Amino acid sequence: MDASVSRSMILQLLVALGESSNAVWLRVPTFIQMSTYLIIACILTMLILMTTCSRKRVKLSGTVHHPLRLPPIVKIPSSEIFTRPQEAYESALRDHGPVVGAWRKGRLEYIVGPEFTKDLFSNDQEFSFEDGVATILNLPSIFRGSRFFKDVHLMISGGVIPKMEEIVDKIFPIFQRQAKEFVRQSETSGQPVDLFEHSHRCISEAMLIVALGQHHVNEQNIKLTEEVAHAIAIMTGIYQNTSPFARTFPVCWRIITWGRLVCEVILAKYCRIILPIIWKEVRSRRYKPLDNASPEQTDEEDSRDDPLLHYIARIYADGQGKVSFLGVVWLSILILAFIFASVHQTASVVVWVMFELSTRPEEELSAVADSVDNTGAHRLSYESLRRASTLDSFVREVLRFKGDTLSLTRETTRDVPLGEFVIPKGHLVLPLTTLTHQSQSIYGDTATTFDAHRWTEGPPASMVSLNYLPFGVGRWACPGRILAITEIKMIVSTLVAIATPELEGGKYKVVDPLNITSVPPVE
Ligand code: HEM
Repeated sequence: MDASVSRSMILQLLVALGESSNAVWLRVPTFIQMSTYLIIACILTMLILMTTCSRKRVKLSGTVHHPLRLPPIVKIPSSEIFTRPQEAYESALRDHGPVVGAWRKGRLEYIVGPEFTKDLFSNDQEFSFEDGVATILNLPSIFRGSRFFKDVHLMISGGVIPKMEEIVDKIFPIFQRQAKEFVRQSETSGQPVDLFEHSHRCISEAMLIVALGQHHVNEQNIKLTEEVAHAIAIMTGIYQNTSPFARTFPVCWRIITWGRLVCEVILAKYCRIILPIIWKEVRSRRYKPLDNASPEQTDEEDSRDDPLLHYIARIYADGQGKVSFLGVVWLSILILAFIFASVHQTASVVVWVMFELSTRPEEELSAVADSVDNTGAHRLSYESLRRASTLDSFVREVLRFKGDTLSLTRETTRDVPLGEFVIPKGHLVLPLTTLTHQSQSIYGDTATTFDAHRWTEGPPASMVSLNYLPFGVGRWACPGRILAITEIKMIVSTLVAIATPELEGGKYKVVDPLNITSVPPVE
């Protein structure tokens, strides 16, 4: 390890442990400080050993007997993976076949070409979504094999999507008000404004209404929602690639980050402020239990106006219509997951769409701006947003074109044959998405060109297929995609209706080419 790298990593570790970097290096070390350094050094050494020891030889578990062989393991330098992943992985697949193993952040992963997309996303028994996501998002192992992912899916597909019309009516005024404030701020300060901050804030407020109801919306709760979404984004490793320390010592980074944010944000803020709200709301009601087998069906008139919390509480209500103490704790975890899933990624994609729009000619911008008005609706509704085909096509093309590489993952539950290879049990398998999204055999000669009108005749931006993977495909395709696209359209249309977006210097910079969707570009 080179000396400057190790110094900066120790610095980062100390900062992460709560020390100010200046204070650490300027003070003369006393005996106590030196022994602190010694303890930190020991912890670091142990964690480094744990990280490196995990690079064990790959063995088959012996659950499948076949003549197939392990895929080749290709050595791709970290510098290549983190700075030009598309080229690095594409060339590995080109040179070594349709399935290759490659180490990244102390883990052996298998990267596959588009010919295996169907196998990967249609065989949930052997390529597990739940295990893959738990691994890639650094989730504790209690999430594996629990009801967590199924319940989150159920909550969104049953409690949010069927109510899109009511939701748009409730949240559109937020986007409108915030857009005016955002543009006013930019005009009065004369300085560039932060679009990610704007969309993160709008969506946090909107999702608070969806989750807990309008009467819990206040400055403190909005800020907390933003903070929680941001903290979980950090914990799940969304910014991990941009830190040399986190990339090199993933285990160590995970322990420090989770320890700090669980204490500082989840326990000290979410559990102190939101948990009591959930407790009071849920315990003061008697629910008509929802049929677990078909939760989408609801016969209660007034339930359409209920926030998500009450929808999901009905699933957990006992025969007397009450939710137990543990039930309330579980609901709080599900609401936490909803906040994270619904805020961060959508806010980031808004930035992609607005930045792309800002680089387009004036007429394209006007066409997008007119798109919502031209639907013939008297007021903005879910239906008019849905029918805004120019805007919809633009969003879909941004999602296809922005350059996702390893954005989807599955984990093998046993040794699984794939083509002429076998992928050993317990490994991540990731399709190289760019090979699908920029494939000439799918998109023709213009595959690598941005064409804003490519989708004006459909399909809509939220429709998934094996050729269009921004939201995944198959059983676990993103259940919130309709909400996401609707929110993106609301933010874009409210902004372009009152201002012309411009990029400082006329172009933007990709911050993390390995995590395009979740880390927004910057000017
Ligand atoms: C533009 C914004 C969004 C993008 C690009 C996106 C993308 C994705 C992707 C790629 C997956 C994994 C699919 C797979 O592996 O097959 C996923 C899963 C998921 N997404 Fe989204 N998503 C977005 C917004 C949302 C929103 C707004 C919500 C919530 C309302 C949401 C909730 C979820 C959940 C709960 C899952 C886990 C899978 C499941 O439960 O079925 N997402 N999303």
